[in-house]
Amino acid sequence: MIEARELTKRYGDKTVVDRLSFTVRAGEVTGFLGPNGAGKSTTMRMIIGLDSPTGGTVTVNGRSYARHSAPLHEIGSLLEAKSVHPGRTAFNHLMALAHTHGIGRRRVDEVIELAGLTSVAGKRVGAFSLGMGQRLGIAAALLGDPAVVMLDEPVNGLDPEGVLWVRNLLRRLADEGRAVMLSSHLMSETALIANHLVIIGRGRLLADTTVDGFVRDAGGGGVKVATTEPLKLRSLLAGPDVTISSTTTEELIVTGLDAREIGAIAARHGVPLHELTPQAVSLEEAFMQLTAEAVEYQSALAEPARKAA
Ligand SMILES: Nc1ncnc2c1ncn2[C@@H]1O[C@H](COP(=O)(O)OP(=O)(O)OP(=O)(O)O)[C@@H](O)[C@H]1O
Repeated sequence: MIEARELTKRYGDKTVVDRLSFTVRAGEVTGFLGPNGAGKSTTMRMIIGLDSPTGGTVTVNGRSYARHSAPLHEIGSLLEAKSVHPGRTAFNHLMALAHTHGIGRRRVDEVIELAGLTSVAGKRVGAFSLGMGQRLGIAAALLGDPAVVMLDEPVNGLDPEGVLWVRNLLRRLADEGRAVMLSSHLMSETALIANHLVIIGRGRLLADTTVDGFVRDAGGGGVKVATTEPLKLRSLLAGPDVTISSTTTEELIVTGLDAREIGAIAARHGVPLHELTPQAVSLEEAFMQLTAEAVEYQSALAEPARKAA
């Protein structure tokens, strides 16, 4: 379990992570989402002690990372900027890591197989494709059989087969009772893997919800109804909580009633319908709406910073 409480990071006068509180629970995949520059990597770096908080706390399995004597057994992580010696083979890289924790060769072979790296285990890491590098990073994260797994943008650069592999692996790890956290700036991809969502913008918590809850809330796009009798249908559907707009002479967009209710009213009054379609707001759209303000603020800030550089 990861618990962040009022976690804060400032660089100079810029607050990059702002009183962030959230929990990554065992048995769940938590998607950690935010637009570029929202503070995801900084938060993850603080979780594993690569950056120290300016304020607040974050613990892994009840203790701060630095207080664990064998951290690889507590939390396995893959952060984007992970450095791997390019001249080492994948096997030697994992063996070197294993030695730091007294982990044996058997476990190294296991994670190599788990990550689908058996055929390239003897190759130099410097010659690895991006996808192979991601697999190696994930193998390293799993080496200590940790109860918590944290991955920064794990599907970045992976081909469809690799994406599917990561998706299935993370679900399996959560089903085994581990706490899994993955960061992303892609809502739709994350919704396929995660069941819990922590969404941030400008370092602040914007939403702490379930994927089901987010999908439900995003479904408020109304119902498209096409009929040869739009005027009659309009008056039949009218009510205090119902809004109706038209896109063409035969099409109405109705909010405040679901497709079933609209269909029943039309049938009762003999109004022919030739389309009745719930208009789901796409998850990506809903995510963009939620984070829009944060993105605008970021680009306003980023512009002068870039000029100054
Ligand atoms: N060492 C640092 N010094 C100053 N500012 C920093 C430092 N590290 C990060 N930042 C700033 O903190 C903000 C958050 O960066 P961070 O990398 O945590 O965001 P992110 O959500 O991971 O973004 P991305 O999706 O682009 O990786 C950015 O504005 C970044 O420029």
